Formats: sequence, structure tokens, C-alpha cells
Amino acid sequence: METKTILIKDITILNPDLGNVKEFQGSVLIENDKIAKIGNNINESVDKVIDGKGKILMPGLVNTHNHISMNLFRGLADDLELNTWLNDHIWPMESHLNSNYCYIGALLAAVEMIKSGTTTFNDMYFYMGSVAQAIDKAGIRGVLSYGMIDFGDEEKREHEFKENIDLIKDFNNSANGRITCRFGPHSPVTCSKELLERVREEANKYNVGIHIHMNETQKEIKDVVDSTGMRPFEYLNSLNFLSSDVLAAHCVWLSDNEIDILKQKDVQVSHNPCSNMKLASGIAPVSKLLNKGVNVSIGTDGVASNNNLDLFEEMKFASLLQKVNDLNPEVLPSNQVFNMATINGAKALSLDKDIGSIEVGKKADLILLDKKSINMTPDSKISSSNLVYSANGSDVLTTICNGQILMEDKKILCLNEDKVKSLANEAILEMKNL
Ligand SMILES: C[C@H]1O[C@@H](n2cnc3c(N)ncnc32)[C@H](O)[C@@H]1O
Ligand SMILES: [Zn+2]
Repeated sequence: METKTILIKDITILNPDLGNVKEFQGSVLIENDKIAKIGNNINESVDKVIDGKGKILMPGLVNTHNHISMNLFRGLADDLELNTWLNDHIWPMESHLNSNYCYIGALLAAVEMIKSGTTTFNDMYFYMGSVAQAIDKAGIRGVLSYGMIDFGDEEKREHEFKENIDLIKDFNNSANGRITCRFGPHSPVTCSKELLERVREEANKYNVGIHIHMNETQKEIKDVVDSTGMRPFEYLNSLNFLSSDVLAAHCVWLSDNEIDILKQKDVQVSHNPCSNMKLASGIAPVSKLLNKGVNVSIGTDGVASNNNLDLFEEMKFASLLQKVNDLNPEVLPSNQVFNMATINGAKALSLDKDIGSIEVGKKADLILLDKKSINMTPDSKISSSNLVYSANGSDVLTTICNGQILMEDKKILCLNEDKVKSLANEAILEMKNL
């Protein structure tokens, strides 16, 4: 196969680094799906040159908790707490879903992610085969799991395993490695002990990770304590469920003992500040977790509780929320938050050998931003400060995933944006009339 090469020339490179974001001027050579060289004197003749002057290059952002097909439900039910929101609004609407609606919702989300600089997302939802097809077409990287819920019903449990195992068999390591799969037990409240125990066995058997909602609301903790006598992480620990392949979304309400368990078992955390604020769930103790050495990444959750997929916004909210919670402006400085949305996210999904930073040999998942936009001016202090506190997703000019340019100078190349928008508008109208 012929080598495809792209040279991104003379650009300001921002890379996560242990504790400190590194910034330097240079060029990056992409060969096929990988970063081949980083430096100042790259003289190869290439298929394509991208002029980096006046631009910033950084790793594509990693969104570690999402339900992307829920993009169709943007603005469907606002200003409610989680239980009412799910029981009275979201679940009734989800009963009308089919593979076509989920496909369209996934395409809509893919366009939004590409436009706002996210190249990898972690998903849990339904009709995941159609989500996989949408992601194959869109060109971004996805970790997909089926949202398993049994409420103790054995027949439903069998069905959920069949769905998730079929997803793994059909799509794990597909789309040139851009799609991987996990098990997606929804939460310790909606899943029985039998389901959770079997998820651990099957995850070991298929060598895949687990994506689960944990400790999101106080009500949920009370429900688990009432039924098991233990707090949620103590309960999962007693089932030998926890390990570094578990991505736990939310982790808002945690006892000190649970934080110790997270650290001991190397559980990976996805912090979702906007969703937690919007549903008034609470404030996750992120600074405490980071101080203990727990790996914390960032997710948006579904659009129905956010209401967008802009990880630049999410980074800023993560930082500001923690500062006001701790009444300490020094917590979650911008370089730490930049790490959370890049390398920590990659690690949280066990993808850090491939993505999360700009390094030779890693996949070319890269985004370019405009240094000259009004909200980035003056540009003397680029560093992570401008990116976390001043930028937003619409400052992204170009998005590259797996060495393929998905958007260039704000024009989406891989999908027809107008068509996706009109399909989405039609789909939600139809669903509301069902
Ligand atoms: C996979 C399942 O998770 C639901 N879902 C979406 N957002 C949340 C949340 N913040 N907490 C719990 N469940 C959620 C979806 O609506 C779907 O039913
Ligand atoms: Zn969620």
C-alpha cells in the first residue's frame, strides 16, 4: 500500500506532560495513520502540506462518557433532576428508538465532535451496531458499549448479554482499529448482582473493558445502601468487579473509603461537570481524587443533560466548579485540566499507548486551532490558559483522526453536514409524534 503523508508545518505545538503542558514551535509529519516525525527540519516531500503559522496544534480531545445518539434529544427535557428526567422524559422517548434514529443521532454527534475538536469518545447506548456504522463513516474514534439494564429480570439479562456480546463480536477492533468495544452495565441500581458478576467474567473472557455509571446522585447511593448494606464502590469491590479496565462515570458522591478503593483498584474516573450541574446531582471531589493519584478524565455525558458536546467548555467548567467548591483558585489549574481531557482520557480508556499526546509512533489524532481568533488575543500566553479558559469548540479549524483529515478550515469533509442536520430534525419530529 502506498504511504500517505501530511506535513503540518511551523506550528505551535501543545502537548500534555506530567503536570506541565509543553509548548514549542515545530512541524509534524504524519505517515498513514501515525505521527512519524516531530521537529524543525523535516524536508520530506509529502502529499499534503498544512501551513501551521498562526495556529496551535494539540492532541484531539477525549470525551470519556457519552450517549451520542442522545444528540437527537437536545433540549427535550431541561431543568429536572436525574430520576424525573430519566423516568418521566428520557426513558419514555427512548422506547421509540430504532436503529435508524440511533444512526442519525450518532452522525449528528459525530459532526458536533469533529467541529469542536473531539477525536475519541466513550459511549454507552442502544442499537450500537448502527452507532458503529455511523462512526465508521464519520472517521472518528469510538469506544462502544451497549447500555445493559435488567432490573433483576432474568430474561432481560440474557437479552442484554446477547446485545453486548454481539456488538463485541461484530465491531471490536473494526474500522481500522478506530472502534473498540466494552461492556456497558448501566449502574448498580439498574443492574442486578448476577448481571454485574457475569459482566466481570465476560469482560475477562473477551478482554474488553467496562463502562458504568457510578455514585451520580444521593438517591442512588441510598438505594444501594438500602439493598446491600454497602456503598456502591464497596458493593462492587465485594463482587471483585473493580479493576483498571473499569471506567466509572460521574463519581459525584464518594466516601473516603470509596476513594481509597478507587485508588487501590485503579478505577478510571470520568468527571462530567456540566451534566452534574444541570441535573443538580452534586459536585465530584475531583481535586481530592487527583491528589490521591486517581486518574480523572472528562466527559460531557449525553447532550440531553449537557446540552452540547464541546469539551473546551467542559474543561473550563471542570476547573471553575472545583475552584468554587474548594474555595481555592489554585485547584485544577489549566494545565491539569488540559491533561484530563487528553492523556488522562486516553489512559482512562486504555488507549494511552496510541492516543492522548503528540508523540512519534502514536496515532495522528490531532486538532488545529486559530491562534488569531478574537478570544485568543493577545496570543503571547498561549499555553493551556487560553485553551481552557478562553477557547471554545468553534476555535477548532482542522480535525485529523487516524491520519485522516475530517475537517479542514472548518469545512467537514467526511460527512454532509446539512444533510445530517435535516435528517436529525426530521427524526426527532417523527419520534415526538409516535
Ligand atoms: C444508556 C442509558 O443511560 C441513560 N442515561 C443518560 N444519561 C444518564 C445519566 N446522567 N445518568 C444515568 N443514566 C443516563 C440513557 O438515557 C440510556 O437509557
Ligand atoms: Zn451517562
